[in-house]
Amino acid sequence: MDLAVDKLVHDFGIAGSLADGDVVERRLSDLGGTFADDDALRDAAAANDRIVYTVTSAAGGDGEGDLGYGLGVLQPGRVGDEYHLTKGHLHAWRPAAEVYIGLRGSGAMLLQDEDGGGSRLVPFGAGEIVYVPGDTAHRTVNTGDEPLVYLGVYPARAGHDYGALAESNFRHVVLAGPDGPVLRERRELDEERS
Ligand SMILES: O=P(O)(O)OC[C@H]1O[C@H](O)[C@H](O)[C@@H](O)[C@@H]1O
Repeated sequence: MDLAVDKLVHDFGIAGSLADGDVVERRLSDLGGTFADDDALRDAAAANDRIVYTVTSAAGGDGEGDLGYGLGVLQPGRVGDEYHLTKGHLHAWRPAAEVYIGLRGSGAMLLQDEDGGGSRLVPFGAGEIVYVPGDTAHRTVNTGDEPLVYLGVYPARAGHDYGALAESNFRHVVLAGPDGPVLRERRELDEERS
């Protein structure tokens, strides 16, 4: 078993078929264009190119009725005022929904409808379940101070489409405010910075 997966299984008590899953590791330097403050990202990555999250995934098969599932471990931290987050994606097969099951930690899911671009910030942490409907871009945010660990379950044929959001990114940004997380419009933040 891969050492990183071994550690996940050990630290988070997850056993079974994920132990042989594929591991994707995303560091700060892999997340250019994801955080709102490019300068803060560049400085943070230069100082310490830390792991922001890992995803260990497995597929039950590649047939029409099969499911895929992945264990995400999103580390706590910030880039500037913005909480650690996942890249976020739409499913390549747009009708695919996904169920997120929170195992440890605390945070939120940022959901954005592909049609119309409406956004919702849904609390997501240990013991909480979020249903992400089809045609919805989704990103996970760790607003706490421990790893946010979760399981995502989706149709095996869902796939990831990162390109659709590559240019515009999500319309909203989750920042640390004086009294907790604050949802801000990216356009407003960009205007304030320029
Ligand atoms: O792929 P990202 O947008 O970076 O999100 C990270 C991961 O989150 C969940 O675990 C999903 O089930 C994965 O399919 C996804 O890859």
